[in-house]
Amino acid sequence: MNLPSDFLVKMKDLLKDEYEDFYKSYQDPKKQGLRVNTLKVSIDHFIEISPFALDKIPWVKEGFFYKDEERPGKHPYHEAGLYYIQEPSAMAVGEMLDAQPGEKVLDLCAAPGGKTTHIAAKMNQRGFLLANEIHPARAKILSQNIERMGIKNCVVTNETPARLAERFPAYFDRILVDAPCSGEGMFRKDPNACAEWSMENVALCVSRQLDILKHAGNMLKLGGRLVYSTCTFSPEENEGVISHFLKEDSRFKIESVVAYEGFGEGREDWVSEGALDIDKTFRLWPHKLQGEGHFIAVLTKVDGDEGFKRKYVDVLKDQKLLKDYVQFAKETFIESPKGDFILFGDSLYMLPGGTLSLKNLKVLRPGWHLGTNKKNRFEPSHALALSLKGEEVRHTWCVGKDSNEIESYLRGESLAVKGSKGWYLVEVDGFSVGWGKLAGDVLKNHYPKGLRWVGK
Ligand SMILES: C[S@@+](CC[C@H](N)C(=O)[O-])C[C@H]1O[C@@H](n2cnc3c(N)ncnc32)[C@H](O)[C@@H]1O
Repeated sequence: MNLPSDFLVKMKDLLKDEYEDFYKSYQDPKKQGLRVNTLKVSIDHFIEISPFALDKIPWVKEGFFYKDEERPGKHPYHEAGLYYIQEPSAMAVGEMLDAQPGEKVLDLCAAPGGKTTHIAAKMNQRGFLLANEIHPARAKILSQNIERMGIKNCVVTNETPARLAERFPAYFDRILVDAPCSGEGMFRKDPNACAEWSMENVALCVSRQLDILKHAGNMLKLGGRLVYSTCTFSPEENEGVISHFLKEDSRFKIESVVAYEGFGEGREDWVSEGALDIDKTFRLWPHKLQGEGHFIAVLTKVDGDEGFKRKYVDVLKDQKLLKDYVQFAKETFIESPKGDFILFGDSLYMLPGGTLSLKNLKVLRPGWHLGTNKKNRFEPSHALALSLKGEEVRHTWCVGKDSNEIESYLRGESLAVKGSKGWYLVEVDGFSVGWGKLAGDVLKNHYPKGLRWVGK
C-alpha cells in the first residue's frame, strides 16, 4: 500500500505519540463485517444457520466480523438478503441515527446503501424512508440493494440536495449525511483511495460537505436529529465542517449520545474556533478498534420554522388499472397487502405512508415495487418476492442452501417441479429468493437476468 506522504506527515503532526500505533494499523488486514438483516431473519436464528464463523461487533447487535477466507458475497443467503456486507465502523452510524418505526427519515448520500439498509431494518417497514443518491449509476446499485433486502417503505431518488430541500422543507424526523469525503479510512480497503488523495481534494470535499449540510439542515424538523459522518480522518472535513456549519446555522446543537467502548472523542485542539461540545462528536480509529475508521456527529435542531403546506402524492384511484394485479393477488397471496398504489409507467408500486408529491423529481422507485402490467396479465417484481415470507403466499418451492436446485435456480435454469400451476415463491431454507412460474411440471425461472450466477 502506497500511503500518500503528505497524509502521513499530517497524521504524525496531529497524532503525536499515537502516530506509531496508527501507522502500524496499516499493516493489519482490513476488518470485514456483515450486518444481519432483521427484516428477514432474527439475529439468533442467523447465528444458528450461519455458514460463516462469526464474531460479534461490540457496537451493533446485528453486526459480526467474518474471517478473510470467507466469501459471504457469494452465497444463496446473500441473494436472499439475509445480511449486508458492511465495514464494521460504518455500522456505528446507523446506530447513532437511531431511526424508529413510523418516522420520516432521509438518507441524503445513500449509495450503495449500507446505511440505508441499516436504517430500514430499524424502521421495520413502517414510516417513510427517502434514499437519495446524486450519481445515476450508483443510485441504481442503491435501488438493487434496497430490493435485495426486502425493504417496502423506501423511495429512491437521484437528486441534488438543493432540489430535495425545495420539496421537503422541515419535513424529516431524522436525516443522515454520510458525506462524500477524502476517504482516508478507505486506504486499507481500496488502493484507489490512496491514489486519489490530495490536500486539494480535502479542501474540495469541505466545501461540498458544507453545501450538503446546509440543505440537509433545512429539511429537518424542529426537534429532529441530523447525523453527519465521514470515513476520513482529516479535521477539516470533520470537526472543522461541523464547527463551521454550527456557526452559520444557529438552529442546531451537538447532542451528547452514549459512546461505545473504543470510540474516541472529537478533537477540539485540531480546529480553530471549534464549536461548543465538539468533543462530543466521535472518532473511530483503526488502531483503537476493529474497523477502518469513521467520524460521527449527532446534531439536534433546537430552533426553526414548522407548519409548511404539503402536497401529497396522487394515489391511483382508477380500479380498472389494477384489474390484472387484483387477479394476480387473488391467485398468489393468502391475504393481499393493503396500502395506496401508484402507477409509474407500466410498473405498479405501493407507497410508503406520508409520501409527498414526487413530481419533477428524478425518481428511481416511488416505493414498494409490486410488478408490471403486461398485456392482460400482471408480472410480479423481484422486489415483491424478496419482501414476502412463505406464509404470505399460496405456493412456495423451498430448497436447501447446499442443494443443486438452488444453484440451478440462481443460474437462471428452469426446474422440474410437480404442483398446481401458478406463481411460486422460491425459497432457500425458508427465505424468499425470487419467483418461478409453474406450468406442466416445469418451474419457469424468473430470477432477474442481471443477477444470475453466470460462471459462478
Ligand atoms: C460515503 S458515500 C455514501 C455511502 C453510503 N451512505 C453507504 O453507507 O453505503 C457518499 C455518497 O455521496 C455521493 N455524493 C457525491 N457528491 C455529492 C453531492 N454533491 N451531494 C450529495 N451526494 C453526493 C457519492 O456519490 C456517494 O455515493
